[in-house]
Amino acid sequence: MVTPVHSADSVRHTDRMWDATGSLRTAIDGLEFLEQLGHGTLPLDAFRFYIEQDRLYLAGYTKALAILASRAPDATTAAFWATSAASAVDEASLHEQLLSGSALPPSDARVEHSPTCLGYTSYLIATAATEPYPVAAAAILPCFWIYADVAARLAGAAQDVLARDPEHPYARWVSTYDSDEFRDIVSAARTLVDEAADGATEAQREAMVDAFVIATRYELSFWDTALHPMPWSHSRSAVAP
Ligand SMILES: Cc1ncc(C[n+]2csc(CCO)c2C)c(N)n1
Repeated sequence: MVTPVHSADSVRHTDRMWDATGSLRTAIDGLEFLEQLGHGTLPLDAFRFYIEQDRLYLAGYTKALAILASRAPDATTAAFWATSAASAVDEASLHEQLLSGSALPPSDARVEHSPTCLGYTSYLIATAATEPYPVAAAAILPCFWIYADVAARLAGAAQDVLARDPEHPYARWVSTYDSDEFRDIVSAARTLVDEAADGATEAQREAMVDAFVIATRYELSFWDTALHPMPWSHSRSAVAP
């Protein structure tokens, strides 16, 4: 008979994962990018850069979710990840509209993945494809959870911006993620990751915490490098003309 290792354990494994990212989340809370996003003072070119990179990120994240769906333990779980993949495609088409509309400075430059964007998407796709399912699910989770957490914190400032300018692209970003609908989705994703942890080995549970921390590092870096770019060494944009 297989004895469940964690049956008497009342602490959710996702709480342990969350606690392991305390200092990273403090750093996220202090990011200039988010401060300025909430108050509507972020330079438009920094927001454009973020949205351009996020469009590339969403393409990679969609693939990671689709791979995760294919490895899920049951059809309901597979459908949740696959539906999230479809939502990421919807989000990318909103980005597309924003980039081709008049709200942001126009640009026809070819957009390459930043080191952070390529690192994050490559990590998620590789983890979804090659790690045990519980670890792959843990790596996917900060994308949901960190966004809900940040949006809840920025909501107050964003309301003032929205009251002044209901069409403001920054404030609309916050209201998308600070919604009951999105909170329900995050809660469902957390539950699936906790269920995966229940069936995982101790080594896999540790690897889940590591994966959650790595993905959270990338979330931090994604915003930070939108305002303070870290171009590729010897790239065209890094080399003075
Ligand atoms: C770097 C980065 N991280 C998280 C999100 C938010 N997000 C993207 S897809 C998805 C799940 C399905 O909607 C969520 C919550 C983002 N846009 N960009």
